Amino acid sequence: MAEPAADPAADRLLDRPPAIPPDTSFRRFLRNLPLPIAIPFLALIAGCGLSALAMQQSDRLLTREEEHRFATRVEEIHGQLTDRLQIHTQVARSAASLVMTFPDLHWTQWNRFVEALDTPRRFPGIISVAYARAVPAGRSGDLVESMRAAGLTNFRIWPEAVGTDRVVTIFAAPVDAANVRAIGFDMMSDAARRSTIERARDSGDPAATRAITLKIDEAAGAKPAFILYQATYRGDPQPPSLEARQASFTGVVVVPVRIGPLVDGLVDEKQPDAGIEIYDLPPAEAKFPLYRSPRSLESVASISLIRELPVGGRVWTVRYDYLPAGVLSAHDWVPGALLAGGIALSIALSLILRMMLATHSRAVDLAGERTASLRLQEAERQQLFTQAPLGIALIGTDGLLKDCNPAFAAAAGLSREEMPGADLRLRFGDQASVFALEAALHGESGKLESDQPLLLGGRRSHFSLHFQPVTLAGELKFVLAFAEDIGEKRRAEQHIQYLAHFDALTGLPNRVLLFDRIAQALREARREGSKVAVLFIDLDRFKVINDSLGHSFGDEVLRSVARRLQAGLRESDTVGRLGGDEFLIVLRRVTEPEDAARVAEKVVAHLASPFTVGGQNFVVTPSIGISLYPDDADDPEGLIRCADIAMYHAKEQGRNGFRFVTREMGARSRERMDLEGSLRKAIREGQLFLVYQPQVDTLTGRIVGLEALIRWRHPEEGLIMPGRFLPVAEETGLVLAMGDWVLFEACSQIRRWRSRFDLSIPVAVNVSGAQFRDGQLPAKVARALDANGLSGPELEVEVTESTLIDDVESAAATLGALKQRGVLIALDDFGTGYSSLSYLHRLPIDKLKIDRSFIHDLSTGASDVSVPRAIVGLGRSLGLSVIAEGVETQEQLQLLRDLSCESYQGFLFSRPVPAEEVERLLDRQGAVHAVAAG
Ligand SMILES: Nc1nc2c(ncn2[C@@H]2O[C@@H]3COP(=O)(O)O[C@H]4[C@@H](O)[C@H](n5cnc6c(=O)[nH]c(N)nc65)O[C@@H]4COP(=O)(O)O[C@H]3[C@H]2O)c(=O)[nH]1
Repeated sequence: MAEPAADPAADRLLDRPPAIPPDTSFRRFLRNLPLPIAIPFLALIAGCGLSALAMQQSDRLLTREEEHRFATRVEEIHGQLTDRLQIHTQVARSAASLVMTFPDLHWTQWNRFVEALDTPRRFPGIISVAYARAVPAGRSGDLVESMRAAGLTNFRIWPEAVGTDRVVTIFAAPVDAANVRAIGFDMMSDAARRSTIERARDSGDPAATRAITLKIDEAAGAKPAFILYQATYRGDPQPPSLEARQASFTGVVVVPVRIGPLVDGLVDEKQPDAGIEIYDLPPAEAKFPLYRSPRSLESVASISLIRELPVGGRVWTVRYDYLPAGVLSAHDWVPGALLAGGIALSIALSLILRMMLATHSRAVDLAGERTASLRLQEAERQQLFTQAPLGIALIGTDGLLKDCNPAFAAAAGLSREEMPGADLRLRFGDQASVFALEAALHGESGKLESDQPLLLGGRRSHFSLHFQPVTLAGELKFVLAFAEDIGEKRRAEQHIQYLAHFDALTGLPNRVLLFDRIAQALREARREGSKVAVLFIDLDRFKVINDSLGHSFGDEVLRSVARRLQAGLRESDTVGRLGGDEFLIVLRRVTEPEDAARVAEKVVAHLASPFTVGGQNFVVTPSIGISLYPDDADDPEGLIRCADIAMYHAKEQGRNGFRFVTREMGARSRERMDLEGSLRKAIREGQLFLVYQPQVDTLTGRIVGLEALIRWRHPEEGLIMPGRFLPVAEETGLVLAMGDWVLFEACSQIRRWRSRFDLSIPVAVNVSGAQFRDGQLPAKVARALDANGLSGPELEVEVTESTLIDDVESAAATLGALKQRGVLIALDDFGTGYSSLSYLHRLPIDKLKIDRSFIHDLSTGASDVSVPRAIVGLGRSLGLSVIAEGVETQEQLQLLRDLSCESYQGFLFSRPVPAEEVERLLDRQGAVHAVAAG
């Protein structure tokens, strides 16, 4: 079914929404086009339309102008043509006047008259000017006679006897063959001529024939021409009536005119701008024109104008055709150029528009992107401001707060809303902050960190404040205030400070602070001339408590001891813990040694009452060494060292007491310090060397091992034994470097021996407690072995029982690592320790060394054989070999044999000897077998 056509009026009547006009595809196309394309596209279409319009308009205007120009030109040509005909008519009239004035005119006069007209040049269309006389019927003979009499002897009328009234040509000039031939011709013999002559006779006006071919042209072919007749009359030159004209008619002037020459020259023949066609009849009726001007074949007339031309009583029609000149006229190119130019301009315009719109839309896009990015930046900046952990505030030039971030408000202890307009200067709790802000308001930046807690807003804490003036073109715009609550930091610093100076276990000043306090006391004493006493307190047998009852128990004991030591001391005195079970008391303003002795007694008394820890009661006794400034030393180190030595003496003298530093002790202390310097040098300069003591089988007397022992060849003091320098090395930590050297040297010696002979016995080296605790021992041993190409069992490591006892767990780990590398392990000085044998089975030990004190005691009878026997028994039960040290006599050896102790070491067999001597000893018992070649 066909849809009814949309009718908005009907829609209104039916109260329904007007139908939406159909959406043409072009509209849809346009609507879907993006604006930067649609606008240039429409501009292009509009531009092309306007260009077409302009072309049309210009074409019309140019056509009109052309028509006008052509009409003018036609008027000009037509006028000229009319003029020419007029002149021709005038020639006929003049000739007629001549004849009428001189009726007896002689043909020579006629000829002269015509020649005077110079027709060939001035009237090229006129072929001749002739005169034909009317001869009434029967008077032809007279004419012939008179003409012959006038000299034309051959004159005759032809054609003969055609009609009664004859009009015979008697003159024809200019004289030429054709004109001469026309003389005597009876015009009336030709019907066309006759009617025209009669018209000329009857009208008295010139009369023209229709287009004809002249007799003279008949042979040559059609050359359209006409003949103009002008009647002559007798008497009155223009008789008034027809009858009078017919009655007085004497003849006619005959002017044959060729139409071509008449028209020729009116237009340029080479470049004709107009075509001329002359018709005798209206052009529609005429078969062919009388005349057609020459024109090129391809020329097409765009405009044609018709004009009428009266010619001797007839009306010719002249058609003028507009022939555009060959050269381009404005009409040829202006409209086209306008169209082309318009289209080009439209394209250019639409392209420019496209570019502009594209640029614009790009600019809009860019602006959009930029705005979005600026918004993002702004949002990020805002986030930065609000989320910055640092407090930031903007303070105006009037000193009032403009804005601040939450961190600043939190630091100030106020809400962010309360902050704007606040004058921080009134809220700062200290003057320094106020001055710093004032300075910033005068353009000077400032930074301060409060040492004391200060108020910011309403909150008290340590703050770091930074005021930064912000200027623009040299003018202060605002001040940026940065606030950081460094309270936490300060507290952490203080805690670190505390940890650096106080002992974490007891809360007493540590070694560092103690040194500082002593130095402080010494400065005071120097100023005041007073004394300073340093009490070095070591708890007797504390290790036993620690090992047997556990570390936490030991810690609790140390804390209790610390409390008791503090009690009863003056405020100016200091109690501190050096480490382990060593405490120090620094007494200021001591006037005499007794003051220090009283304090020492007090300490002994305070510790004397039993401690109760974990439900157990026990007594801890101190050994105290006392040094005095300026008597014993004048610096903290010296005083502590002296007090330490005195403490050892106190221990030696039965513990639980105190000893002052004696003169001799002071000297020893100084000697130790000297020794330390010399030992450093000795290590550097290679003054140390190793000697080796053989270990021998008790039954066979064969050497079964060697122990490397260190010696120091002092350049001045000669040979120094380890007993003298080892304690100093241990105290100062030099023992580590020394131990490294020993390890490497012993391994190098083993390598040297093995390169010379087949050494199958192990070489033992002593390892000090510090080396053992260092944690690096297994790695160092492995490096020394690897560097010398040793597999492990060639080396034996000797550790003392007391070294292991400090921390059995880590000792087990260290020994395990050494064992893994294949090294043998011997327990030195066995039996002198804390008689705790429980650890033995947990440690990977190969050998027990019975301390030489037990062997020495054997021979002196001071002790029985029970300890060596027990040790040998223990070794056997644990699968360990046992060696006795310090065997000097045969008796001692015999006893060891009796106890089935496997081997021994002592002066009896050999003292420790240099490496070369070892080779001799080995050689002596045939133990040296040169390494077989290969
Ligand atoms: N009275 C007597 N003494 C005998 C007899 N046989 C050997 N001795 C001595 O006893 C000590 C045995 O070494 P030690 O118990 O490991 O005791 C060694 C050892 O603990 C330590 N020591 C020696 N060399 C080194 C070393 O290179 N490193 C470490 N850390 N300690 C070493 O120095 C201590 C003393 O070494 P030395 O003076 O060489 O003293 C050696 C040795 O000369 C004897 O029949 N009678």
